[in-house]
Amino acid sequence: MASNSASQILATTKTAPYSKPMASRFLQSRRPYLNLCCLSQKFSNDNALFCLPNSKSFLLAKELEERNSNNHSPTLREICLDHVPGNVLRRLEEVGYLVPTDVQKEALPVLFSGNDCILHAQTGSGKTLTYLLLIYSQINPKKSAVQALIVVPTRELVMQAEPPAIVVATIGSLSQLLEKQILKLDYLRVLVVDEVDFLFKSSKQVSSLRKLLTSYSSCNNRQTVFASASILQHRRFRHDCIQQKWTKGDVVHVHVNRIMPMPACLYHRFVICGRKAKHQVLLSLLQSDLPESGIIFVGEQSEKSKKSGQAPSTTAVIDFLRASYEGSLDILLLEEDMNFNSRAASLTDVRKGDGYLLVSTDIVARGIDLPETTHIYNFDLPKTAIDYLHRAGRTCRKPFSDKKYYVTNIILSEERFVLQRFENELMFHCEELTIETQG
Ligand SMILES: Nc1ncnc2c1ncn2[C@@H]1O[C@H](COP(=O)(O)OP(=O)(O)OP(=O)(O)O)[C@@H](O)[C@H]1O
Repeated sequence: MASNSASQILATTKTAPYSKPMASRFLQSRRPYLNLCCLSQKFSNDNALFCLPNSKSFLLAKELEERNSNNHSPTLREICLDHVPGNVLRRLEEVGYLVPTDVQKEALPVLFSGNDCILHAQTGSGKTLTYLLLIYSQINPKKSAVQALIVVPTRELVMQAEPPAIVVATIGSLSQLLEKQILKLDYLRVLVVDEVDFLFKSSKQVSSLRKLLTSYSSCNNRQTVFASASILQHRRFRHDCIQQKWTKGDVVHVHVNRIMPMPACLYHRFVICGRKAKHQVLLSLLQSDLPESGIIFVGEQSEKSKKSGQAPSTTAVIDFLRASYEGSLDILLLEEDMNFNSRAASLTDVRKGDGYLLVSTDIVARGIDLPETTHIYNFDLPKTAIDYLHRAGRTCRKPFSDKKYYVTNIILSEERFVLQRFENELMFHCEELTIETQG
């Protein structure tokens, strides 16, 4: 059972595998990140007390009361009782996690009964806490062995984590450590593959992932959880899981909100303009929307443009905003080509909580939990509807909040049909905005 130990931390990233003490120091120096790290830190460290603003505690308590009086929906504590250690349960309540989200309500009983699980629910719906609670129910921090492994697609997601007895890693570096036998999975009890569709889609990663699932550990000796907001052909995927022995034969597909792939509190808008007016339109939107914090998604630079020595579009957007934006938000950049330290620094700045405008590529489109983000701007449209869903999911990350969150697409007239296709595929409506730009 979990206690307060913060030992047994190992983080690895794709290009920079760390030795254990280094990883431990690296993670401990960067706190408190949200999502994996923040949750685990909140739950496992008795010295860290996190309080909610009174209004939020009140709302949650009220919601809890209503739920109890209406239909006796179980609380998170009731669902976790007898499975999750008492100190973790207390921490859950101290930080205000009283009411389970839909995916937690459906999946936790399945997971606590020992089943493997495909967690398929909207972005920001609480999948991370779901599998973390399973892990807390399974690990023994006194045992000096890796007992839970969470595989994630990007370094930024690794950097969110600071859990005890748990390894959070990208598949590339994990494979190196396993091959060199630096890491052993003999005592692995829970294996989580987060953003599973993304990892299986990537040809570079898929063979390593298959090897992890079948050669380095066996599905019979562990509980396996696959999570994503987008699992296309999920019946086929479940079939493959069983056939390929990635999971046991009774793996359960927990599918929440199947009719609405995206959260209902998201409002989608678009502005049509010429290519040269895009920067000015972005500025006008920022001036009229006054986001608390926002993410501006820019397309990745093509190989051709790189070879011809052109600056990436992210640089153009950042330079423009630094010269023209007069608001109070910090303008920050996060993209693949930045070195590891700069990427880490950008994430730290974002999490300082002073409000930010983060200019980024799809590198932050998945899994990153920045609950203060109220606005998403697609300066360039994403390539696919699934990419749209994950970008949009970087906002609206406060379950039970009735606030409105906005996704705004700045498009050329010839891109309208692409956006329309996304609307049909993801079943949302996008409203047109007209913007008066100066100059
Ligand atoms: N029961 C709960 N009550 C209140 N807040 C919660 C609860 N469960 C999760 N949250 C909060 O909701 C936010 C989103 O949760 P989480 O990161 O687990 O979403 P997710 O489903 O993994 O999203 P994604 O698919 O984008 O990775 C987090 O800030 C988390 O702290």
